[in-house]
Amino acid sequence: ASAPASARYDVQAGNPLLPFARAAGERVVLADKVAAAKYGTPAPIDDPVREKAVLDRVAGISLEWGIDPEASVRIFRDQIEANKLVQREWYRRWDVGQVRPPEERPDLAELRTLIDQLNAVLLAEIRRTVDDRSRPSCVTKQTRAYATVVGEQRLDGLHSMALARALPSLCAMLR
Ligand SMILES: C=C(O[C@@H]1C=C(C(=O)O)C=C[C@H]1O)C(=O)O
Repeated sequence: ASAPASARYDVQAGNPLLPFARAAGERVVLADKVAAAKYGTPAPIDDPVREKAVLDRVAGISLEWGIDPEASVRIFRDQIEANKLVQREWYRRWDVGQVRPPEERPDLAELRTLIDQLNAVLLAEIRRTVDDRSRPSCVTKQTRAYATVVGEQRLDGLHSMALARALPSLCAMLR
């Protein structure tokens, strides 16, 4: 089976970190809906049980694949922190009445299914980019990927800040 045309294009365009950055961008955007799903319910922004399940899976699959589980877990911790940063900012805006809370409450379980799908993409990209991420040139590639995704996904201040929080751990020399 060949990769989808878009994936092949990304690699040929010379930035191997772009697919990871795109999925990370989608993940911080999903945090808006996660916040809406939890706001006004007993579900906390921080859910250590769910986080542990995500990180345990990441570590287990990394071991199976023969890639450094600690590196994978560190990268995923940053995805989680980035997500919570977005959730906290929505809570703040809704609490102070800066914006009206959403009338529809999305289903958290469905959102977690979507997050799991993005997690799978992110982990596959971590494996695919092992060599790229260990080089000093990773930093430039990561910065370019960041700028590309901010543009492509038209990320606002909140989400571009969150994406910035999500990406640094990708490069070995920034960890
Ligand atoms: C996204 C959620 O909120 C938080 C962020 C998580 C993540 O980014 O994977 C996991 C658990 C929560 O601490 C969630 O509860 O699913």
